[in-house]
Amino acid sequence: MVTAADSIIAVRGVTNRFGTQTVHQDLDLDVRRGEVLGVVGGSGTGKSVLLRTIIGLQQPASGSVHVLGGDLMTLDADARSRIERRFGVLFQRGALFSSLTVAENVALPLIEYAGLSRDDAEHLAEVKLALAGLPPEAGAKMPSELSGGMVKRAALARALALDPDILFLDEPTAGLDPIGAAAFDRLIVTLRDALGLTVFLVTHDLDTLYAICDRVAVLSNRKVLVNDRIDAVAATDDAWIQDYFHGPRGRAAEVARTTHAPRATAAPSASPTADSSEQR
Ligand SMILES: Nc1ncnc2c1ncn2[C@@H]1O[C@H](COP(=O)(O)OP(=O)(O)OP(=O)(O)O)[C@@H](O)[C@H]1O
Repeated sequence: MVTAADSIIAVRGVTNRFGTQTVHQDLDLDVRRGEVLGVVGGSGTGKSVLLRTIIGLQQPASGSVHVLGGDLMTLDADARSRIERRFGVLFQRGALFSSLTVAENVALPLIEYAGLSRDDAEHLAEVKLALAGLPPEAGAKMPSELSGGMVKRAALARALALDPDILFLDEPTAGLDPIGAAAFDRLIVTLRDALGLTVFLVTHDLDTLYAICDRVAVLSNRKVLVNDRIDAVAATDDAWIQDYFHGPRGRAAEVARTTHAPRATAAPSASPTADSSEQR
Protein backbone atom coordinates (compact mmCIF):
# COMPACT_ATOMS: atom_id res chain seq x y z
CA MET A 1 0.00 0.00 0.00
CA VAL A 2 1.23 3.49 -0.87
CA THR A 3 1.56 5.77 2.16
CA ALA A 4 1.68 9.56 2.17
CA ALA A 5 5.46 9.28 2.81
CA ASP A 6 6.02 7.55 -0.58
CA SER A 7 4.14 10.24 -2.46
CA ILE A 8 5.25 13.55 -3.89
CA ILE A 9 1.57 14.54 -3.74
CA ALA A 10 -0.79 13.07 -1.12
CA VAL A 11 -4.39 14.27 -1.13
CA ARG A 12 -6.39 13.07 1.86
CA GLY A 13 -10.10 13.39 2.53
CA VAL A 14 -10.58 16.42 0.31
CA THR A 15 -14.07 17.84 -0.10
CA ASN A 16 -14.76 20.65 -2.58
CA ARG A 17 -18.11 22.39 -2.86
CA PHE A 18 -19.51 25.18 -5.00
CA GLY A 19 -22.76 26.32 -3.36
CA THR A 20 -24.90 23.23 -3.03
CA GLN A 21 -22.83 21.23 -5.54
CA THR A 22 -20.32 18.80 -4.01
CA VAL A 23 -17.59 18.13 -6.58
CA HIS A 24 -15.28 16.04 -4.37
CA GLN A 25 -16.20 14.19 -1.18
CA ASP A 26 -13.44 12.69 1.00
CA LEU A 27 -11.22 12.26 -2.03
CA ASP A 28 -7.79 10.58 -1.65
CA LEU A 29 -5.04 10.55 -4.28
CA ASP A 30 -1.34 9.71 -4.32
CA VAL A 31 1.14 10.74 -6.98
CA ARG A 32 4.55 9.04 -6.89
CA ARG A 33 7.79 10.86 -7.55
CA GLY A 34 8.89 10.60 -11.19
CA GLU A 35 5.68 9.15 -12.58
CA VAL A 36 3.37 10.44 -15.28
CA LEU A 37 -0.08 10.20 -13.72
CA GLY A 38 -3.03 10.58 -16.08
CA VAL A 39 -6.26 11.89 -14.52
CA VAL A 40 -9.45 11.05 -16.42
CA GLY A 41 -13.18 11.05 -15.79
CA GLY A 42 -16.41 12.21 -17.35
CA SER A 43 -16.99 15.88 -18.04
CA GLY A 44 -17.59 17.79 -14.81
CA THR A 45 -16.20 15.09 -12.49
CA GLY A 46 -13.76 17.63 -11.07
CA LYS A 47 -10.43 16.93 -12.76
CA SER A 48 -9.53 20.60 -13.19
CA VAL A 49 -10.82 21.45 -9.71
CA LEU A 50 -8.56 18.71 -8.31
CA LEU A 51 -5.57 20.14 -10.18
CA ARG A 52 -6.43 23.63 -8.89
CA THR A 53 -6.73 22.27 -5.35
CA ILE A 54 -3.29 20.66 -5.50
CA ILE A 55 -1.60 23.79 -6.82
CA GLY A 56 -3.31 25.94 -4.19
CA LEU A 57 -5.78 27.86 -6.37
CA GLN A 58 -8.82 26.18 -4.84
CA GLN A 59 -9.29 26.05 -1.07
CA PRO A 60 -11.14 22.82 -0.20
CA ALA A 61 -13.90 22.76 2.41
CA SER A 62 -11.98 20.02 4.25
CA GLY A 63 -9.10 17.59 3.90
CA SER A 64 -5.35 17.95 3.43
CA VAL A 65 -2.95 18.28 0.49
CA HIS A 66 0.69 17.33 1.12
CA VAL A 67 2.97 18.32 -1.74
CA LEU A 68 6.77 18.08 -1.78
CA GLY A 69 6.77 17.37 1.93
CA GLY A 70 4.62 20.32 3.05
CA ASP A 71 0.94 20.56 3.98
CA LEU A 72 -0.38 23.37 1.81
CA MET A 73 -3.37 23.92 4.11
CA THR A 74 -1.29 24.68 7.20
CA LEU A 75 1.95 26.27 5.96
CA ASP A 76 2.46 29.99 6.31
CA ALA A 77 2.36 32.11 3.16
CA ASP A 78 6.15 32.16 2.63
CA ALA A 79 6.65 28.41 3.00
CA ARG A 80 3.65 27.79 0.80
CA SER A 81 4.93 30.07 -1.90
CA ARG A 82 8.35 28.33 -1.82
CA ILE A 83 6.59 25.03 -2.57
CA GLU A 84 4.32 26.57 -5.20
CA ARG A 85 7.35 27.86 -7.09
CA ARG A 86 8.39 24.26 -7.63
CA PHE A 87 5.24 23.70 -9.73
CA GLY A 88 5.10 24.24 -13.47
CA VAL A 89 1.55 24.60 -14.75
CA LEU A 90 0.20 24.39 -18.28
CA PHE A 91 -3.41 25.54 -18.21
CA GLN A 92 -6.01 24.31 -20.66
CA ARG A 93 -5.90 27.36 -22.93
CA GLY A 94 -2.18 28.04 -22.71
CA ALA A 95 -2.83 31.36 -20.94
CA LEU A 96 0.01 33.35 -22.51
CA PHE A 97 -0.09 37.15 -22.22
CA SER A 98 -1.21 38.29 -25.67
CA SER A 99 0.58 41.67 -25.43
CA LEU A 100 4.01 40.11 -24.74
CA THR A 101 6.26 38.24 -27.16
CA VAL A 102 6.74 34.54 -26.62
CA ALA A 103 10.21 35.10 -25.14
CA GLU A 104 8.86 37.83 -22.83
CA ASN A 105 6.14 35.45 -21.65
CA VAL A 106 8.74 32.85 -20.69
CA ALA A 107 11.09 35.45 -19.19
CA LEU A 108 8.39 36.95 -16.95
CA PRO A 109 8.46 34.33 -14.15
CA LEU A 110 12.27 34.46 -14.22
CA ILE A 111 12.21 38.21 -13.61
CA GLU A 112 9.33 38.15 -11.10
CA TYR A 113 10.19 35.08 -9.05
CA ALA A 114 13.87 34.33 -9.68
CA GLY A 115 14.92 38.00 -9.63
CA LEU A 116 16.87 37.76 -12.90
CA SER A 117 17.70 40.84 -14.96
CA ARG A 118 15.69 41.25 -18.16
CA ASP A 119 18.71 40.31 -20.31
CA ASP A 120 19.52 37.17 -18.32
CA ALA A 121 15.86 36.17 -18.20
CA GLU A 122 15.44 36.53 -21.96
CA HIS A 123 18.62 34.55 -22.57
CA LEU A 124 17.38 31.76 -20.31
CA ALA A 125 13.96 31.97 -21.98
CA GLU A 126 15.63 31.02 -25.27
CA VAL A 127 16.98 27.87 -23.62
CA LYS A 128 13.53 26.99 -22.27
CA LEU A 129 11.92 27.58 -25.66
CA ALA A 130 14.45 25.22 -27.26
CA LEU A 131 13.75 22.66 -24.53
CA ALA A 132 10.07 22.84 -25.45
CA GLY A 133 10.99 22.18 -29.07
CA LEU A 134 10.48 25.66 -30.53
CA PRO A 135 12.80 27.16 -33.14
CA PRO A 136 14.86 30.25 -32.09
CA GLU A 137 12.77 32.64 -34.20
CA ALA A 138 9.61 31.77 -32.22
CA GLY A 139 10.77 33.87 -29.26
CA ALA A 140 10.28 37.18 -31.07
CA LYS A 141 6.74 36.34 -32.21
CA MET A 142 3.49 37.33 -30.55
CA PRO A 143 1.34 34.43 -29.29
CA SER A 144 -1.28 35.22 -31.96
CA GLU A 145 1.31 34.47 -34.66
CA LEU A 146 1.87 30.89 -33.47
CA SER A 147 0.11 27.66 -34.46
CA GLY A 148 -1.96 25.85 -31.81
CA GLY A 149 0.82 23.35 -31.20
CA MET A 150 3.43 26.08 -30.90
CA VAL A 151 1.29 27.97 -28.34
CA LYS A 152 1.20 24.77 -26.25
CA ARG A 153 4.98 24.49 -26.51
CA ALA A 154 5.45 28.15 -25.58
CA ALA A 155 3.18 27.68 -22.56
CA LEU A 156 5.18 24.56 -21.70
CA ALA A 157 8.43 26.56 -21.93
CA ARG A 158 6.95 29.07 -19.48
CA ALA A 159 5.85 26.23 -17.17
CA LEU A 160 9.47 24.98 -17.24
CA ALA A 161 10.94 28.44 -16.61
CA LEU A 162 11.62 27.97 -12.89
CA ASP A 163 12.91 24.37 -13.18
CA PRO A 164 9.86 22.79 -11.56
CA ASP A 165 9.77 19.45 -9.75
CA ILE A 166 6.16 18.80 -10.72
CA LEU A 167 4.56 19.63 -14.05
CA PHE A 168 0.77 20.03 -14.06
CA LEU A 169 -0.82 19.76 -17.48
CA ASP A 170 -4.53 20.39 -18.10
CA GLU A 171 -5.59 18.86 -21.43
CA PRO A 172 -2.24 19.51 -23.15
CA THR A 173 -3.14 17.80 -26.43
CA ALA A 174 -6.67 19.23 -26.77
CA GLY A 175 -7.00 20.97 -30.12
CA LEU A 176 -3.89 19.36 -31.64
CA ASP A 177 -4.11 17.07 -34.65
CA PRO A 178 -3.05 13.43 -34.01
CA ILE A 179 0.53 13.89 -35.24
CA GLY A 180 1.03 17.10 -33.28
CA ALA A 181 -0.48 15.43 -30.20
CA ALA A 182 1.83 12.41 -30.54
CA ALA A 183 4.84 14.74 -30.85
CA PHE A 184 3.72 16.60 -27.72
CA ASP A 185 3.33 13.28 -25.86
CA ARG A 186 6.90 12.32 -26.75
CA LEU A 187 8.14 15.71 -25.64
CA ILE A 188 6.55 15.24 -22.21
CA VAL A 189 8.26 11.87 -21.75
CA THR A 190 11.59 13.23 -23.00
CA LEU A 191 11.39 16.10 -20.52
CA ARG A 192 10.29 13.85 -17.66
CA ASP A 193 13.28 11.57 -18.29
CA ALA A 194 15.77 14.39 -18.84
CA LEU A 195 14.65 16.66 -16.00
CA GLY A 196 13.37 14.09 -13.48
CA LEU A 197 9.91 15.64 -13.45
CA THR A 198 6.75 14.24 -11.93
CA VAL A 199 3.81 14.86 -14.26
CA PHE A 200 0.15 15.32 -13.25
CA LEU A 201 -1.79 15.20 -16.48
CA VAL A 202 -5.52 15.86 -16.89
CA THR A 203 -6.64 14.49 -20.23
CA HIS A 204 -9.47 13.01 -22.28
CA ASP A 205 -6.97 11.69 -24.80
CA LEU A 206 -6.84 7.90 -24.75
CA ASP A 207 -3.80 7.79 -27.01
CA THR A 208 -1.92 9.95 -24.51
CA LEU A 209 -2.97 7.66 -21.66
CA TYR A 210 -1.68 4.57 -23.44
CA ALA A 211 1.43 6.28 -24.80
CA ILE A 212 2.90 8.02 -21.76
CA CYS A 213 1.08 7.43 -18.46
CA ASP A 214 2.63 5.18 -15.81
CA ARG A 215 -0.65 5.13 -13.91
CA VAL A 216 -4.15 6.42 -14.49
CA ALA A 217 -6.54 7.84 -11.87
CA VAL A 218 -10.25 7.81 -12.70
CA LEU A 219 -12.55 10.36 -11.06
CA SER A 220 -16.11 9.24 -10.55
CA ASN A 221 -18.83 9.90 -7.97
CA ARG A 222 -16.77 12.66 -6.31
CA LYS A 223 -13.83 10.35 -5.58
CA VAL A 224 -10.85 8.65 -7.21
CA LEU A 225 -12.46 5.37 -8.19
CA VAL A 226 -9.20 3.66 -9.15
CA ASN A 227 -5.54 4.71 -9.52
CA ASP A 228 -3.43 2.03 -11.14
CA ARG A 229 -1.59 0.89 -14.25
CA ILE A 230 -3.73 1.36 -17.34
CA ASP A 231 -4.39 -2.34 -17.92
CA ALA A 232 -5.75 -2.72 -14.38
CA VAL A 233 -7.82 0.44 -14.74
CA ALA A 234 -9.26 -0.71 -18.08
CA ALA A 235 -10.28 -4.01 -16.45
CA THR A 236 -12.19 -2.29 -13.63
CA ASP A 237 -15.85 -3.21 -13.40
CA ASP A 238 -17.44 0.21 -13.83
CA ALA A 239 -19.83 1.33 -16.55
CA TRP A 240 -18.01 4.60 -17.41
CA ILE A 241 -14.59 2.91 -17.47
CA GLN A 242 -15.83 0.05 -19.64
CA ASP A 243 -17.43 2.45 -22.08
CA TYR A 244 -14.40 4.76 -22.15
CA PHE A 245 -11.65 2.15 -22.48
CA HIS A 246 -13.51 -0.48 -24.49
CA GLY A 247 -15.69 1.69 -26.73
CA PRO A 248 -14.52 2.30 -30.32
CA ARG A 249 -11.97 5.01 -29.42
CA GLY A 250 -10.58 2.96 -26.55
CA ARG A 251 -10.15 -0.11 -28.74
CA ALA A 252 -8.34 1.94 -31.40
CA ALA A 253 -5.96 3.43 -28.83
CA GLU A 254 -5.25 -0.02 -27.36
CA VAL A 255 -4.57 -1.51 -30.80
CA ALA A 256 -2.25 1.41 -31.62
CA ARG A 257 -0.35 0.77 -28.41
CA THR A 258 0.02 -3.00 -28.92
CA THR A 259 1.10 -2.58 -32.56
CA HIS A 260 3.58 0.15 -31.54
CA ALA A 261 1.93 2.56 -33.93
CA PRO A 262 0.62 5.33 -31.70
CA ARG A 263 -1.88 7.48 -33.61
CA ALA A 264 -1.02 8.16 -37.26
CA THR A 265 2.38 9.22 -36.11
CA ALA A 266 5.76 9.99 -37.60
CA ALA A 267 8.89 8.21 -36.30
CA PRO A 268 9.85 9.32 -32.77
CA SER A 269 12.65 11.86 -32.68
CA ALA A 270 15.31 11.90 -29.97
CA SER A 271 15.28 15.66 -29.63
CA PRO A 272 12.13 17.64 -28.96
CA THR A 273 11.45 19.70 -32.08
CA ALA A 274 8.30 21.51 -33.09
CA ASP A 275 6.23 19.46 -35.47
CA SER A 276 5.25 21.36 -38.58
CA SER A 277 2.01 19.42 -38.73
CA GLU A 278 0.70 20.91 -35.50
CA GLN A 279 -2.61 22.60 -36.00
CA ARG A 280 -2.64 26.13 -37.24
N1 LIG B 1 -15.22 28.42 -9.80
C1 LIG B 1 -16.27 27.61 -9.88
N2 LIG B 1 -17.49 28.01 -9.44
C2 LIG B 1 -18.57 27.19 -9.49
N3 LIG B 1 -18.53 25.94 -9.99
C3 LIG B 1 -17.36 25.48 -10.44
C4 LIG B 1 -16.17 26.30 -10.41
N4 LIG B 1 -15.16 25.56 -10.92
C5 LIG B 1 -15.68 24.37 -11.27
N5 LIG B 1 -17.00 24.31 -10.97
C6 LIG B 1 -17.88 23.17 -11.19
O1 LIG B 1 -17.24 22.01 -10.68
C7 LIG B 1 -17.50 20.89 -11.52
C8 LIG B 1 -16.20 20.25 -11.91
O2 LIG B 1 -15.50 21.15 -12.80
P1 LIG B 1 -14.12 20.75 -13.49
O3 LIG B 1 -13.78 21.89 -14.39
O4 LIG B 1 -13.14 20.35 -12.47
O5 LIG B 1 -14.56 19.48 -14.32
P2 LIG B 1 -13.67 18.58 -15.29
O6 LIG B 1 -13.75 17.18 -14.79
O7 LIG B 1 -12.30 19.17 -15.42
O8 LIG B 1 -14.52 18.74 -16.62
P3 LIG B 1 -14.10 18.77 -18.18
O9 LIG B 1 -13.61 17.39 -18.49
O10 LIG B 1 -15.40 19.08 -18.85
O11 LIG B 1 -13.05 19.84 -18.36
C9 LIG B 1 -18.32 21.40 -12.69
O12 LIG B 1 -19.68 21.11 -12.46
C10 LIG B 1 -18.08 22.89 -12.67
O13 LIG B 1 -19.19 23.59 -13.17
